[in-house]
Amino acid sequence: MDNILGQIRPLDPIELQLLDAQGCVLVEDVTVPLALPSFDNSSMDGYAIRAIDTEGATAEHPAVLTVIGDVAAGAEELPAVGPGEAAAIMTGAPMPPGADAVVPVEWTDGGTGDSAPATAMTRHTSGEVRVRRPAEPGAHIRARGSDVAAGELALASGTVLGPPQIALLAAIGRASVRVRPRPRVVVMSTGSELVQPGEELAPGRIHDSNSFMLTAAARDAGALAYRVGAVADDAETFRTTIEDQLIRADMLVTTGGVSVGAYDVVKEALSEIDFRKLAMQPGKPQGFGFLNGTPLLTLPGNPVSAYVSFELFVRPAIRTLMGVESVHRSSLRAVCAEGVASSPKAKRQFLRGRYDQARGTVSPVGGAGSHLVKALAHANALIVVPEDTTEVAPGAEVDVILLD
Ligand SMILES: Nc1nc2c(c(=O)[nH]1)N[C@H]1C(S)=C(S)[C@@H](COP(=O)(O)OP(=O)(O)OC[C@H]3O[C@@H](n4cnc5c(N)ncnc54)[C@H](O)[C@@H]3O)O[C@H]1N2
Ligand code: MOO
Repeated sequence: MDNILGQIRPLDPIELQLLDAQGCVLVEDVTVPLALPSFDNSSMDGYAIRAIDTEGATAEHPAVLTVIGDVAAGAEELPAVGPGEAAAIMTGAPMPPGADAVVPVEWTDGGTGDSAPATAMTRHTSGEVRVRRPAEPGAHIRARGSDVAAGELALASGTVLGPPQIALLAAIGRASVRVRPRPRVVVMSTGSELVQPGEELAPGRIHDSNSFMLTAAARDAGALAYRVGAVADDAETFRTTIEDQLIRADMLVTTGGVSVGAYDVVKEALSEIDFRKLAMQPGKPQGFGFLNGTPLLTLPGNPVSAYVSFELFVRPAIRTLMGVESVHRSSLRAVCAEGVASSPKAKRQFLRGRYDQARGTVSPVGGAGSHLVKALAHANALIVVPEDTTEVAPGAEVDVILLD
């Protein structure tokens, strides 16, 4: 893994529109040009008043104020509120001069003269309003700069832009930001036995599930992923197809054709790739290298092998291209209540498991077979059985990699 990550550099930053930058890493310190909020405004629908005018107000002895106008959110012309006066005001509307507090409409009669508490629906914007509770100066006012002051750091370089960060950028008026782009990852499957989902299976054929799984996994990791349908077992066709994809790829991922079979075309077609057998199960045959400078990872064809390989090698590589700090999935220790009856000697095994957070336990799902797609679909974790361990006793602790 270190071997792969050591050779991959984060993509060069570009300026992207806010929504295109979602999930990307910021590569500039963003400062706030204008205080937020940029003006004192009301946090309630009600009346802007002078607090002193409501001193001692009760339901029996309300403060009676003259309504001199209405301030809506976005209002530019503001009425000045003098002694004994009130201006109807909406949430988010600027505080009119003279007023130093807001009484919510529920504290008033809304100008109706009724004894029942008013609602926004019955609120009047002229005449008189009865205020039945005193307000402190500053009540229900969101002060200018109370969120963030002008000149403060809004977001530091290195921040991953999720929805709240995008909200902040939009709030301070930024339409675009400098980020590392999402890597473009091209996924290709190989095998003349592969048929696309939706098409009928002839005898001996199987549906191409790997290219869908890996494209989805690449997207999940943060990439812009392109799925290329299955390429037949022909080295020349494979080579031409993959070279054609280079133009739109920051990384290439293939699946199948890397073991020792007669039709293992990936190995045959890519002399520049370093193919190895790793001491792990699943995921033994792997390849990594560069094609015209673009990183290429060749994963095995067995579906579970392809998925585990993606999690261990491709996902961290994608996240390295993105420039994020944490490239690895989180892992923890958990009690393996059922244990593992047998694990291959001198190989690190990655069993599919179901982790129960409340109990702190993990149970294997399905067996060790690399073709068990259904078990994979019901797993949320990988149980790691080290090289020197050939069985795990029931109740023993194991390392667990969380998949969600
Ligand atoms: N004699 C040996 N045979 C095998 C060895 C070995 O060391 N010696 N290694 C085994 C291991 S481990 C793995 S993993 C596989 C890797 O095989 P390939 O990468 O060459 O993949 P294929 O032979 O093309 O296919 C293997 C298997 O996976 C199915 N497959 C392939 N592509 C897809 C796809 N897109 N969607 C769904 N399923 C796919 C394919 O039909 C085969 O069943 O080699 C072992 N053999
Ligand atoms: O090691 Mo292969 O990668 O499972 O079945």
